[in-house]
Amino acid sequence: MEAIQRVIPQGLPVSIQVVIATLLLGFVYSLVTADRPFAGFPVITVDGQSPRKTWLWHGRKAVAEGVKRFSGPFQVMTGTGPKIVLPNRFADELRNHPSLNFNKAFAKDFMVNYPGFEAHRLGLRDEHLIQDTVRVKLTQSLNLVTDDLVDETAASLHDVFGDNKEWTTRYIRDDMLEIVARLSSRVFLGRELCRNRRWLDIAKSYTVDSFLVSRLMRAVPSFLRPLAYVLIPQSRSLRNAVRDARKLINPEVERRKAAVNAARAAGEKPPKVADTIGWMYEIAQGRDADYVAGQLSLTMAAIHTTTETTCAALLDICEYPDVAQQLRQEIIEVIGEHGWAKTSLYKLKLMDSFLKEGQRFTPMGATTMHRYVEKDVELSDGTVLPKGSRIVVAGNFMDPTIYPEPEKFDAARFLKMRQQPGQENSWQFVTTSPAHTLFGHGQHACPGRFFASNEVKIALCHMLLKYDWRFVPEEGRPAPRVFEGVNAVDQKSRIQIRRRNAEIDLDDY
Ligand code: HEM
Repeated sequence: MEAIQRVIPQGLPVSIQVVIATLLLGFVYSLVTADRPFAGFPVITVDGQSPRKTWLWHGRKAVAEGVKRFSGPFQVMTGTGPKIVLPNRFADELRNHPSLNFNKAFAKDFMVNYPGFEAHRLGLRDEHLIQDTVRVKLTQSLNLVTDDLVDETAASLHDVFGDNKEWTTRYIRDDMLEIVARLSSRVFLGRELCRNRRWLDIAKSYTVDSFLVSRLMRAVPSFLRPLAYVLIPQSRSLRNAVRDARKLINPEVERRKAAVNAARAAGEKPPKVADTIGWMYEIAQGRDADYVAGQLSLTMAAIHTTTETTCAALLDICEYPDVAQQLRQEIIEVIGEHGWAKTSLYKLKLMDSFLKEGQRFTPMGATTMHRYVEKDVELSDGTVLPKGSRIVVAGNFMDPTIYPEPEKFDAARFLKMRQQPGQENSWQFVTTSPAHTLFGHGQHACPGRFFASNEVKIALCHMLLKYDWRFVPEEGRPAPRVFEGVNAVDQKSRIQIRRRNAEIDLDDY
């Protein structure tokens, strides 16, 4: 403390001295407690950059080069400390390992102790509430929600894109975020709330803001994070979102509880409501649950990822117009003959393959399967993953032994792979494997992927038959936003759209 006093210029007002002393102490503390790389794992750098800048700006290249350069695990230095990257061959042995924790892997990345991050905190308190709500309840109700998805897709496309038969330029990420927020909310919360402007704004902004605030906070040294939190305007929006979400959702939760209690008091069976509030209530089985944090958590897991996937698919549709025509033909044949029957979405096999190839060709993340190591884990090659470390598994999307001509976009690639004897179920959009980990793999593989797959396919059916799509002439494919190994559709991405005469009326099947 005396050393700190000596470096503070004398004669300054006491309040300024206190601020300087606090910052200096924070700085010293962050140096002492800074996460250092784990011994025994090489740290990757590329292009002469520091380890941190390597990860921040060249994450994808770092992972690809690390896998080639080192024969085993290596480390990347992220803004929140080291992460051990494991080559893809370890995906299967790690997928259900009992000493690897999914929720704790994100605790450090998503500033869970700050107000506004209630949704991110929830998984640490109640590991199964959201996972089971999606895995057990939503997935089992998929056939029941198709009509709602079709209805909301038709309404939201009409509201967002309109009927202009001339080419118009659109910011596609904003448009898709609005549409996906409406579709997801229709199923999660029902017709009324999915069109409530404040809820939609929360559903859209909470997802984006929470990623943005945590990303910006990760980019500054830990001792400056409290200050960064105060200065980043979106952290206020996050807090407001939680406050307003409580105002919108809590009255509904109370109404439900009262109805259940009244039914029980009358000796009757409690009413069931098929949406995520009702499902969470059933999964919670009387234990104390924060339904609003749960709703935000679901919204966050569902909307950002599904928006990215749909936008990426639209960019591929612009890039490969001949594929767009083949997809249209498939939609006309399948929906034209079977309508929105239970099996129709399954029958859209070219579309299924096209979506999976899009994920492979432009993967959203260079790594998945983020896990926190709770106890030392010994791998089959003798490597010990130390307790307290965080691991990720590298993707393997360009392996020519699995994907012939991996540099080529082949919309029918997975359709052909499914046609090999015994392979029908191995290469569907929703199937996870070490060779395709974009929905993760193992016990924490995305439980929402079956819903997401249906949602994206229904949206694509409408978007393809009702509209033509192309890149803005002279602009071409918009460049992605690349950050920490993530490949996202840039918010400024523009493409053009015009209404076409659909061959069949999808709203009337
Ligand atoms: C195309 C869209 C989506 C993509 C690409 C995606 C991707 C992922 C990935 C990579 C994981 C981590 C898996 C792992 O580490 O093994 C995950 C987990 C999760 N996803 Fe998705 N997801 C999508 C849509 C959804 C939707 C629509 C929902 C909800 C309805 C959802 C709910 C969840 C949940 C709750 C988890 C955590 C699972 C756990 O705790 O074990 N996701 N997702």
